[in-house]
Amino acid sequence: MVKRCFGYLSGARLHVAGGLVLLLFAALLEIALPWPIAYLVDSVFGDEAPPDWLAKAPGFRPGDPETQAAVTLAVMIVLLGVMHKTLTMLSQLWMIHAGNKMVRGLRVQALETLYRLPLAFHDRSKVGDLLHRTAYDSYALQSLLSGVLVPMLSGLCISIGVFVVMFRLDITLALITTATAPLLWFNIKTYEGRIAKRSKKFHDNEGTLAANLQESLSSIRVIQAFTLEQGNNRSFAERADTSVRENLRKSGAELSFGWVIGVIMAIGTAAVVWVGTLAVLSGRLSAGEVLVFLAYLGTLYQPLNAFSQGAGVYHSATAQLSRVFEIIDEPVTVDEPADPIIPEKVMGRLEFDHVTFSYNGDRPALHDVSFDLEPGKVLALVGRTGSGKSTTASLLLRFYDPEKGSVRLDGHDLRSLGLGWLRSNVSIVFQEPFLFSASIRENIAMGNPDASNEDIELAAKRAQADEFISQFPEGYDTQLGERGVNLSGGQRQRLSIARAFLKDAPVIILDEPTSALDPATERDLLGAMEALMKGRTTIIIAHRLSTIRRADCIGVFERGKLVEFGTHHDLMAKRGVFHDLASTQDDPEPVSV
Ligand SMILES: Nc1ncnc2c1ncn2[C@@H]1O[C@H](COP(=O)(O)OP(=O)(O)OP(=O)(O)O)[C@@H](O)[C@H]1O
Repeated sequence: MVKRCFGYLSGARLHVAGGLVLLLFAALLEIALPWPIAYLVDSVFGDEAPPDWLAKAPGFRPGDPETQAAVTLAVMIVLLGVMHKTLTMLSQLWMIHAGNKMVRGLRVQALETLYRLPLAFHDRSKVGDLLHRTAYDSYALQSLLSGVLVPMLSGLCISIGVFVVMFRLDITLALITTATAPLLWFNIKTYEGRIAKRSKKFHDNEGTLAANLQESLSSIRVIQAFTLEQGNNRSFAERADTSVRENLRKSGAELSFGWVIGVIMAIGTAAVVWVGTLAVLSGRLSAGEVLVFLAYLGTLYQPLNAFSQGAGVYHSATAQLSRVFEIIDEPVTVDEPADPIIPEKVMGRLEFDHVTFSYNGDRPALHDVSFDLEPGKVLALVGRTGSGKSTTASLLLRFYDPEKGSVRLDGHDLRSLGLGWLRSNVSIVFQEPFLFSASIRENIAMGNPDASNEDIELAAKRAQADEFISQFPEGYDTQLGERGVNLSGGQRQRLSIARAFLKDAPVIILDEPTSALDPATERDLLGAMEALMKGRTTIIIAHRLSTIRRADCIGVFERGKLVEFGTHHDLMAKRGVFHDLASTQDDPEPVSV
């Protein structure tokens, strides 16, 4: 895990190296901090001779008044303090910057993976949880650097320096201090597994909480319409209670870990104070040296504390990072082939060759489906709900790959074609058009980000959307709310048809594009859809038979099987499933093929 995290350092090496150098200097200054006090006690209050370099300092010459010497030492204290704080601040700033760069790298990688992961993964994942992992858990990389690596390294430098000085001052006291280390280590080992487990549980629950919240907010209309507020609130409150409990368990483990550390430190300090006092009384050490020793005790416990606290942060951070790495390590089952075929031209011939597919490995959603569709022809897929029509469309875009058989475009198995290339040559208009919180112009341009304003407006005209867009005061620059809530269903669908016009792909899938609209709006849209289908191989999925009047052939699905395939005329004459469907439908417009 640590090695893997170091991999994200690549873009921030300079800042980390600079931060570490400053850290080293700051540690050296920390070791020097208590010495002015020692000189004050021994050479100003007492009668010991000051060291040579200090004796030569202005104001410290023999015969000078003692207050002048005190001023020199006071200036030293200020200078050491300012330099120490400045170096510490700069080193932390660089490290935080490096940490942020690492977090950025991890977040971008997680999002890139999420884009590449197959829909099967997204079907079984909760959006809120993925959001929590990508946006928040990734931040643990920063904690690992600033909360573990930096304090530990800084602690290590300070410990080494302090131990060297302490051993030179008094071996007995230094050994007593060192004796606390195994106790601290034992405590770390006792608590690390417990903290990691509780931390993972807490963050998993937080992810579920975020997922619930996201789901509730994105279905706010349904919640208000069906007065589900109370029920939803209750289940959210229950989740939040679990979160409180898990957080308490996690914090309890962390705090009792800290409590044991505090007790060990108090006992260690008491022992050092006792032995130090005896050393002064027996004349083995000067009062100034004991003061330095006592000051070092605080300094030394600080890095030891950083080591032990660092272990807690480390386990919490690695638990969070493992949640992000779970995304990154998820196998990309629908991926770009190793050597993709990129045909120069698309004719648009589609073939399903004995295709079988199931979502979860048990009952197939498609069973042995085979059909051919000539370039430029329109195929309408009809059938009862859940019979497999949308699944057929999903396979065409390689949202999923078939388990058996193959889907081919112009004779090439889709799995051998470049994935990006394939998706840029197949347009889809969904039943529920998704509009982003952006301007109308930007929403249409998603069909082709390089399109000029003229192209965008032309596409809107062809989709019969130009008229209503021009009526907005800001026209094409009108901002749409989240999911385009300020447009009617028909207007939203027109924008999504305009996107398809702009994308200008040779293959089009229309997945029940009008089934959510009233018959009058549907009639208005049919003209735009027919213009879109012209000259392109089209698969149109329809519940209302009025939308398939332009179809060259019709495929009828029943429980995942393609039970009938042919022209409208043939299927009606056959008096089979299609005939039954057509005759039970109260169709405002007769089907004419
Ligand atoms: N993401 C999914 N995960 C698991 N099962 C699914 C998923 N999507 C569809 N199914 C199942 O696959 C079968 C075919 O569904 P599909 O959406 O293709 O039907 P459909 O004919 O398009 O239905 P409708 O007309 O209602 O849209 C159904 O049994 C459905 O429950």
